[in-house]
Amino acid sequence: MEQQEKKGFFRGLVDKIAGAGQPQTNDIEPSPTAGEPPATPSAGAEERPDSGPGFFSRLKNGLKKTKDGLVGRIDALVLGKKEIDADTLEELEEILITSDIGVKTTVELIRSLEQRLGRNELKDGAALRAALKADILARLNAHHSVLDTDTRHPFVLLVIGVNGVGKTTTIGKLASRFTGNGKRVLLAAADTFRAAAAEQLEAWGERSGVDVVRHKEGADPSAVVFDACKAAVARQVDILIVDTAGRLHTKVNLMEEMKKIHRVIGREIPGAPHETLLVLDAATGQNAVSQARLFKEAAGVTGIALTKLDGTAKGGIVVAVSHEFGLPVRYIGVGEAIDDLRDFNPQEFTDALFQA
Ligand SMILES: Nc1nc2c(ncn2[C@@H]2O[C@H](COP(=O)(O)OP(=O)(O)OP(=O)(O)O)[C@@H](O)[C@H]2O)c(=O)[nH]1
Repeated sequence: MEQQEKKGFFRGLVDKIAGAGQPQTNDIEPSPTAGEPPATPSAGAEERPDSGPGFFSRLKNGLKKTKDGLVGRIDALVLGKKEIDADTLEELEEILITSDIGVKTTVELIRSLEQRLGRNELKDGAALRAALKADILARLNAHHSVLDTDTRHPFVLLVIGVNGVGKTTTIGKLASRFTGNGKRVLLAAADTFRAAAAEQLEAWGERSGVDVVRHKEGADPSAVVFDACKAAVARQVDILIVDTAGRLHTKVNLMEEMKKIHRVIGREIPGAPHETLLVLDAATGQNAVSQARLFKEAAGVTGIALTKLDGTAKGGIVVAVSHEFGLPVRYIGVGEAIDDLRDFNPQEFTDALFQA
C-alpha cells in the first residue's frame, strides 16, 4: 500500500509537470562545499598522466556513486526480469526522477520506453537497460559539442558560477591542459570580491607557468578584464581565461557585473568572449539546474563544466542541464587533481555508468 502511494505520488508529479518544464526557482545558493577554498591547490592534487589505459577506469571510479545510485537501482529493478510491464516503467520513472535526471527528461525517456514496449521491443530487463542507455546517450549527443579554442586568437574564455562550485580549480586545470598542448595562456583574476581569490588563481597559474593579471582586492573587475584583454593581445596569447566572482552583495549585482564584464571584453576583443562557461557543482542537484536557468538567461552561457561528479550520486544532473537547457556540457570534474577535468564525451560517460 505504501509502495502504491509512493508510485502514485511520482506519477502525479510527473503528470503535473510534464510539458511544463522544471519547477521554477531562482535561488542561487552557494555550493554546500563552499567556504574558504585552499589558497594553494589541494595537497592531494598530484599530477598524473592525462591519458592511458587507466583513464577510463578512473572515470568509472569517479562516477561510482552515481553509478551505484542510478544504474545500481535500475539493475536491481530490471535485471533478471523476464517480462517488462507498465509497473516496471513506473518504478523506473521514480528512480530516474530521484536521480536528478530531471522531470522533463524523465518524462521523455519513459515515453520512449513505453513506445518501445508497445512495439514489443522490450522483451526482458536486459533489453530495457540497453534501450534506456541508448535513449540517454541520444539526448546527450543531441547537444554535445567540444569546445574548439583554435578558432580565435586570443580565444577568450569567461568562467562564471556561484561561489564554491569549483571555478578557480577548473580554470587551474584548464590552464594546465592548454599549456600542456603548447598554448600560450593568460589568466585574469576578475574575482576581486573574495580576499584570497587572486592568490588562489596565482597558485594555479604558477603550476602551469601561466601569468595572472590582477588588481587589488575590491578593485573594479571590469578594469582587471580591460587590462587582461590588452595584455592578451599585446603578448599574443592563444587563450585568455577570466575568473569572476561567484558572490556579490546581491544576485542582481552579480548579474549586472557579468553583463558589464561581457561588454568590456567585447569592446576590447570584438566577438569575445568566445565561450561563457558556467561552472556547476553536480552535488547541488536541482540547485545546479536553477543556477543554469538563471545564468543562461542573464549571462549568455554557451557551455557547462560540471564539477565534483566524483563526490555525488547526483550525476544524472549531466543529462538534466544539457537536455533541459540545450547547452553543451564541455567538461566534467571527477576529482581535485590537476588532470581530473575531462572533456565530456557522451559515449564514454554512458559507458562508464552502464558498464558492469
Ligand atoms: N572532489 C572534487 N572537488 C573539486 C572538484 N572541482 C573543485 N573541487 C573542490 O571544490 C572546492 C572549491 O573550489 P574553488 O575552485 O575554490 O571554487 P570557486 O568556484 O572558485 O569558489 P570561489 O572562489 O569562492 O568563487 C575546492 O576545495 C576544490 O578542490 C572536483 O571535480 N571534484
